Amino acid sequence: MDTGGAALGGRVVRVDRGAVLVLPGDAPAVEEPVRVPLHGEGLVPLLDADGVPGEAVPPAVGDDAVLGAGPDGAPTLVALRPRRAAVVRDGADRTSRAQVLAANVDVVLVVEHLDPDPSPGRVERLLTLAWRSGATPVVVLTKADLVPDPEGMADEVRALAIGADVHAVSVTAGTGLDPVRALLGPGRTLVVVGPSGAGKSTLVNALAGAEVMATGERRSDGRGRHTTVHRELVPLPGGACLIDTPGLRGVGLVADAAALDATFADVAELAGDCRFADCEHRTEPGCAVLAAVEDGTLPARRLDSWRRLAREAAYQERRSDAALAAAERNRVRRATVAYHRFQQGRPVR
Ligand SMILES: Nc1nc2c(ncn2[C@@H]2O[C@H](COP(=O)(O)OP(=O)(O)OP(=O)(O)O)[C@@H](O)[C@H]2O)c(=O)[nH]1
Ligand SMILES: [Zn+2]
Repeated sequence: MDTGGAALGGRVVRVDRGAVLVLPGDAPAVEEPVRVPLHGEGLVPLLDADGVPGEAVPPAVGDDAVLGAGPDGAPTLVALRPRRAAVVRDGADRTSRAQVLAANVDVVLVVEHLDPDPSPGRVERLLTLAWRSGATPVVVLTKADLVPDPEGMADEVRALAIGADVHAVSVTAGTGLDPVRALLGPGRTLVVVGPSGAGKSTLVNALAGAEVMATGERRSDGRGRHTTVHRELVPLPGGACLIDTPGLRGVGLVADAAALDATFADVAELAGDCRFADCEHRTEPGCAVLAAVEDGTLPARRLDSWRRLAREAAYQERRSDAALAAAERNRVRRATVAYHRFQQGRPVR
């Protein structure tokens, strides 16, 4: 496609209203990000695998941007390259569409504290978000220095984080970080998700080897000590990138059946033995899931958690179906109006 002369590429490190910050691709660790204004509704065509522009979408942190030069030589955002994996959340806006919070992610670090006690339900929820993204989930349990038996607690989390690696770490004591560092290969992008206070920024700073994120401690002194523009995507010296966005802190998740089945692989496997293919594991006869709860092989908490997330996923699906149906009705109505105007010889708008 025509990118207006010299086509440049770059990584979106931050999205603001009306503009994005893009790091030019050549030397992301040393270059300063450039501010690229967005126009109109701020939508940019997403290229397909063949480089053909498709649907126009809002850019997200982590996007691979194709930059062009405007008439005045200023950079413009021409298109976004195909996204290989994306962390999405339930769109709170009127369109009810999933909102991309981080694009082109390889690993989702699900960060949860060991002190206070980790919340199994929250870990399951964030794992579902991670599986849904298409990236590899890894659980990082922080503040290991504050509990007597971090490995025992990590084992409990391993039992519910099926298919994901679980690491107990302490940034304060500098323990357990090696397996997390090993995930930082050149060209890899990691995103951290987790509750406020879990130690995400502290972890990002430790992995970056520099204070790239303001932590709870620094903020509590009440003074902003930022000297550089805050980036949500941080390029690390070794060539990996870390994403830590405020939007990822309180996540309204978008689940789907496949992501739920990945998080709850144990429930999904049992469900294969239920008498009815559409068994909801409530009161149905011949339900293998209820039988497993009954005989103690499946924790009742686990089934409750599955139910809660499955209900949420179904609700979101109905909501986004309704939004799509409304958009389609609108489209048909506009087309009909245009057709009548055309017949009456009036200008079509
Ligand atoms: N003892 C101990 N404290 C830690 C550790 N990691 C982080 N903390 C503390 O936990 C608090 C919260 O850490 P942050 O890194 O700001 O947490 P966050 O997840 O980024 O929090 P938000 O910015 O609110 O989302 C700070 O006071 C940290 O110093 C650790 O390994 N051990
Ligand atoms: Zn069943």
